[in-house]
Amino acid sequence: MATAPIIEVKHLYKNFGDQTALKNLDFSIQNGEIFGFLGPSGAGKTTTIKILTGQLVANSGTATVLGNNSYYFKEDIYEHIGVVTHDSGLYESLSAYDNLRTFARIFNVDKMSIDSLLKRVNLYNDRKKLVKKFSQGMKQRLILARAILNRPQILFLDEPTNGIDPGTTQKIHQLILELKNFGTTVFLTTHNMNEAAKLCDRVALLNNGKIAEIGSPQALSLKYNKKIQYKILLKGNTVLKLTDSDETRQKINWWMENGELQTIHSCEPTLEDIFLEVTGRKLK
Ligand SMILES: Nc1ncnc2c1ncn2[C@@H]1O[C@H](COP(=O)(O)OP(=O)(O)OP(=O)(O)O)[C@@H](O)[C@H]1O
Repeated sequence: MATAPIIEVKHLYKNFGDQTALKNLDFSIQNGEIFGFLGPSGAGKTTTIKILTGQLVANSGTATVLGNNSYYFKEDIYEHIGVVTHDSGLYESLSAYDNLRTFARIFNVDKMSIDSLLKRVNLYNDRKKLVKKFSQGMKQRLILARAILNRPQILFLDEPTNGIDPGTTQKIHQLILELKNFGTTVFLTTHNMNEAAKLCDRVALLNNGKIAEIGSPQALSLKYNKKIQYKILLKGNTVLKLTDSDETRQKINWWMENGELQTIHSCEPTLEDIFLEVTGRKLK
């Protein structure tokens, strides 16, 4: 039996003055999915998150989250959703622990959970440090910890790893996948196609406020895999990327017969390639 979507967006439009930021968005997200909203700067990702979390009102259309129209959200919806955006205010003059303690009081979460959460985001040893002395990556992990303190059903993450070093990015990815395993639905915006391909069950490719494509990264890759390409490593470490043709196959046979071929892989298009093909523009 099909279950009702946890997020449902229908015919959503948003204008800022005479500029249309979102043009007829339509999508739905099932419980437990990691859904990626992929698009270059200005595509409308943050605007969508703000409407879905009740921070901004659409001009027309509806956004329904956990069965509630976001236009009419009541305060108690925030017990069930966590939001990580660029302007998630932390108390700079408080320690990491005290920041979480403040929010734990609001959400009635016990102290034990704070310690275990600080360990999960690798900030336990720095828990007594003032947030103003934190690096950007540490702050980002603390914001994430705060957003999941009350075990939300849905987590909205607006570019959670933008400007973050690779080590911290990996930790954040692990945490997102752990949350999925516990049943959390994740709405993630990013312009990082590797992040989307690694984490997301489905992605929507957003361009100029419109969804250009939607589907699982694998399904999109198959759909746009028109030209078969091979990545070839020859003796002497020469790397070649060749498109399938009679000539390519003859070359491959020759290299194989003459012991020149080290490795050969077929390459599917990346989300970056697909975005370029669908929209004619690059993701960044
Ligand atoms: N408060 C605002 N007033 C006027 N225009 C706005 C406002 N907020 C967003 N816009 C415009 O709406 C469009 C979509 O912006 P949005 O911030 O949603 O894009 P984005 O995909 O999140 O970009 P980025 O990756 O840079 O954060 C942009 O053209 C932006 O300039």
